[in-house]
Amino acid sequence: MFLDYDGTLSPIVKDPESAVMSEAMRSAVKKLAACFPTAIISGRNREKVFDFVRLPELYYAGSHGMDIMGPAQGSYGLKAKGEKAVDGKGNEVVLFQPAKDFESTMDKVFTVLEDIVKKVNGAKIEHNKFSISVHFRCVQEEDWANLAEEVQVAMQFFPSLCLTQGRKVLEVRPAIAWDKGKALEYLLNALGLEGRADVFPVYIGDDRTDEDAFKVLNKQRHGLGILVSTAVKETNAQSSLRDPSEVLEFLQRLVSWQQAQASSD
Ligand SMILES: O=P(O)(O)OC[C@H]1O[C@H](O[C@H]2O[C@H](CO)[C@@H](O)[C@H](O)[C@H]2O)[C@H](O)[C@@H](O)[C@@H]1O
Repeated sequence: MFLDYDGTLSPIVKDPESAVMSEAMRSAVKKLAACFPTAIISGRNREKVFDFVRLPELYYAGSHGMDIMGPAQGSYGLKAKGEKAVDGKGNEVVLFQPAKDFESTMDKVFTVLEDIVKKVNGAKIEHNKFSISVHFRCVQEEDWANLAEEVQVAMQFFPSLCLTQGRKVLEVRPAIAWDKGKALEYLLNALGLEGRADVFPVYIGDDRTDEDAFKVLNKQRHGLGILVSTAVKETNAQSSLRDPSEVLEFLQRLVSWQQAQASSD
């Protein structure tokens, strides 16, 4: 199970710092992870998304999949391949960071963008380690174009980075061939689950960056992409849920189904 965070496990709110997950959702994800290997793939800083979710048994991919970490002892009897490291709490983990060489560039671009953001009422900036988010959800609509232009001009001095747009957010990240779809493929492979007939990958997400993961599942012709959206839109997902409350219900039903299967075996 692959889960996006914002807009999927937690509802979209004005302040990114307040996008907490409900206890009901945490409990559902915990039960889900006891049934199926589960990963969170988010645009957020990996440590930030871990602080929101607080379930060490999961695999976490932050910075749109460019910062992947999981428990070294594995979960669900599966151990991921990757570089061994120790997390901030002293636990042994496996780590994979395909954009590691960009750390100092991301710090530099953050400083430049921070100066731009300071001048725009309502704008916010987040350092997500291998990506930077410039939020305009709380910026007056007439100022959106100016903010985007200033960001684009600053980006000309960072040719190794690229700019994308998410839900009322501009995202700056390394221009490398790595995205949430690649992270999904990496995790399936690292956990020894790739190409197995008894494995059915499911990815749930609400934003443009999640489309890369839906595309991978389409290409494999095996698995299910679920878009979280109330609006009708073009997508590479095969199915949809309206909002995080429907995601919660879906996860709870999946757990009940798996438990019923296990008890009937
Ligand atoms: O991949 P995700 O887990 O969906 O992360 C994508 C971005 O999500 C966050 O921003 C979005 O949610 C905020 C809180 O609800 C909202 O205020 C903002 O407008 C949305 O764009 C997060 O703050 C970003 O850093 C992530 O890149």
